Amino acid sequence: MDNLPMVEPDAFIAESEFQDDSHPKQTLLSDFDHAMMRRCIELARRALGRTSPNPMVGAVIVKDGEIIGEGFHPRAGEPHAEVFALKAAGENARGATIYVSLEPCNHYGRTPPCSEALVAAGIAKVVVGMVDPNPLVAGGGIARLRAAGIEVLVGVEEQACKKLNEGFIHRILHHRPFGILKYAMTLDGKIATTTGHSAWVTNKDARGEVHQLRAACDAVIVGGNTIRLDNPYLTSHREGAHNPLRVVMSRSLDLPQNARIWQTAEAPTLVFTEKGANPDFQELLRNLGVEVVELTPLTPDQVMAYLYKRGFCSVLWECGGVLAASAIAQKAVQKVFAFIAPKIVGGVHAPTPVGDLGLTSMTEALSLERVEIRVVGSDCLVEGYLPSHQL
Ligand SMILES: Nc1c(N[C@@H]2O[C@H](COP(=O)(O)O)[C@@H](O)[C@H]2O)[nH]c(=O)[nH]c1=O
Ligand SMILES: [Zn+2]
Repeated sequence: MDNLPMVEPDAFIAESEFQDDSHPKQTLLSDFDHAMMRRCIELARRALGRTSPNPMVGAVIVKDGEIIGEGFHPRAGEPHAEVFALKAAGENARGATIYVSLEPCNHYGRTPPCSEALVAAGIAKVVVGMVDPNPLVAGGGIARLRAAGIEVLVGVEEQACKKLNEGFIHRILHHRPFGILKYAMTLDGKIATTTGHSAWVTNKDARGEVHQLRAACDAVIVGGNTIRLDNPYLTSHREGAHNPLRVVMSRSLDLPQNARIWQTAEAPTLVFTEKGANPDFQELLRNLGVEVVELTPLTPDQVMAYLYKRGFCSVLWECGGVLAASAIAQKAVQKVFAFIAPKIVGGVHAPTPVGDLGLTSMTEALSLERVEIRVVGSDCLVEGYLPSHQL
């Protein structure tokens, strides 16, 4: 994300590195411009969890202070946000301004270039949330629009636009899905009792947040232990919400036949194991409609590489501490969501959210960046990014 061209966060003034001498370097932005870009983000989010490997994008066309067309990108292979907005505006688009949360594309992919569609429709001004990091676009869309004499402003609500698509951006820049580690722990830092019981650490509101998080991700990953001990469904539980692919990593494949995850069909399930592990159980899973993939050695990075090839942008790690530590060590985690419940469970050997990272001094601790702390019902949610040198 840091490799992207930046403008000041929440800048009152939009400024673009693509400006040339024929265009003013800086332009004052109004509250209306910000409101329209926020509307783009709201529209884009209607396709939450459904656009990978593409980004979520929203577009609004405005003429004489009125919205005359809106659109969002519903899924990869379907038209881009701008095309839907142009269709809604019709002939009225001539001379209008379009707000779009991502730079219009300038390439022939699964769909033709939006830059050409905007030029052909006679759009007079384009306000862009963020530059597209995709090397096929990367400023080319903006350059094409300017070459056609269209006024282009870049970097409105840029931080919010980047956050909306942090998965897509990470995927494009690092050739891996964006990894989010989520865990729920007690105030004394335990994710389960000494006996392994881990259900109901947090309250109902926190569980709602987790379901929302799942709806935004392409996959949710757990290890075999979570299946054995927690027996989770791993679905987003919301009417109409996207369900991520449920992924289990298990070397031994020594898993219960009647686990809920393979007995429920609302979301697809993929089990990664190592070559030759428990062939009878592999067969049983396949008969239950579960996909089984052998990856040897079975590591978080191998899994992320596989999910990248499958077109995924973001993956939620909902695993125990041992797998979480290994995912962090292999740079498969970029962001952490930690729910902290005001409860004390005690126990010297009760499991904690992150296993051994091999650190010996507190100065080596991974200090999260861009930390946000929220109260969710009676729990606390700490959200932050692993240090950027990690990424
Ligand atoms: N979805 C989207 C954009 N997506 C851009 O286009 C690429 C995908 O192209 P394609 O295969 O043709 O769908 C994607 O990687 C991203 O760079 N661009 C936009 O102007 N508006 C949109 O709504
Ligand atoms: Zn496009």
